[in-house]
Amino acid sequence: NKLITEIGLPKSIGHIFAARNIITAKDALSLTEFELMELLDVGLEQVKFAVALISEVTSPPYQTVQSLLEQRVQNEYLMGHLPTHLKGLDAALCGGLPFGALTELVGPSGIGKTQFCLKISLLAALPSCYGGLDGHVIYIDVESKFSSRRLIEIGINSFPEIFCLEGMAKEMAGRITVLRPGSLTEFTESLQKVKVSVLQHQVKLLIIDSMAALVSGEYEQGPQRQHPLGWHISFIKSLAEFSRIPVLMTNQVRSRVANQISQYVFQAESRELMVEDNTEKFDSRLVAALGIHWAHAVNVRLVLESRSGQRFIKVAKSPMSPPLAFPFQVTSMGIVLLNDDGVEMEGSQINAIDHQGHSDIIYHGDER
Ligand SMILES: Nc1ncnc2c1ncn2[C@@H]1O[C@H](COP(=O)(O)OP(=O)(O)OP(=O)(O)O)[C@@H](O)[C@H]1O
Repeated sequence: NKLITEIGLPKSIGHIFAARNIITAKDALSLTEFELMELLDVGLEQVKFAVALISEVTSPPYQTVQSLLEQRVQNEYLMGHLPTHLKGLDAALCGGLPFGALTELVGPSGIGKTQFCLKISLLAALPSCYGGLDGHVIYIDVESKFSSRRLIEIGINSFPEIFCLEGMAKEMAGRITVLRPGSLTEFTESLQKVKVSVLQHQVKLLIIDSMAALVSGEYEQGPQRQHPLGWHISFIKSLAEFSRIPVLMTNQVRSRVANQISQYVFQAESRELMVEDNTEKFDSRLVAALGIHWAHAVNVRLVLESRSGQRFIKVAKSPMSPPLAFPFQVTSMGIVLLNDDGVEMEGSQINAIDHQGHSDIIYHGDER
């Protein structure tokens, strides 16, 4: 969409383009040389000269594979990972959330997914001397759960030396752009804008909280149900890969029972507060709300769950980590691990999503 007037063509040719309503480089390059000759009523030599200049100005210069590889290594500050500052988890993930890959947080409502996202967005915004990425963050907040007050609270308690400096809290919060798409269509539009911002600005992290909520009202029953997000998954994956930024997305849970496909826990109907007295009556047959297509697309899956009143974060899918579970708490500092060693999980335990025995967790299903 570069304007022909900005290309630097000799005025005599530039004026002919303007007179024939060829305004942008795209207008000119969409026509063949002969079509241009006919339309502009000029000779082939002049057209060839103009097309060559327009192409040169609008196309990025070529790069060799070697220079692309060198750039990639250079960009991969912190060895290509954004540390979560949760020591045990960072060790298990070989440094933190991987650049150029999708990391998913899945768990029941109220377990702490948004708290995790808030802390991570602060970490990406922090100056590099404090272990951050010194960058901008795009936070797609589908359910209006983002709280700037809570963000500042986590910042002040986790990084008092930075947040007590005058103007720092404002600067850090100013680096986080929150988008609130109200529908899948708006989300699609937001993603297109995100792509441009990621390429133009210093965006170092993309967060989507939550992917599942986007399709809660639009999910169809039956085998076609994964389709609504198919395009988005591919788009986000290629965006992560191309820009080499970490992408963090949350996913919710639903009942495992096959014919209860519409009973996603985030749906408003039959909401019930789970109280400690009857927690044992609930079983833990929960699965991630977005289906198998989605599960294959993510590179790292972290399951947040609650068992007997204790919350755990589990490394359920990772190219290099063992299947570890870390007990955690949500405090004024955000998510804090209770021990950094983790417990190794056996068999399918690592993929199970438990929701037993925590009074803070709201369960919206009707499996009683
Ligand atoms: N200031 C705070 N201090 C301590 N704990 C807090 C604080 N604020 C929130 N929490 C904890 O965080 C939990 C909510 O977590 P969060 O909002 O991240 O849930 P979620 O997993 O994103 O849920 P949903 O799927 O509904 O969005 C609460 O249950 C509470 O335990």
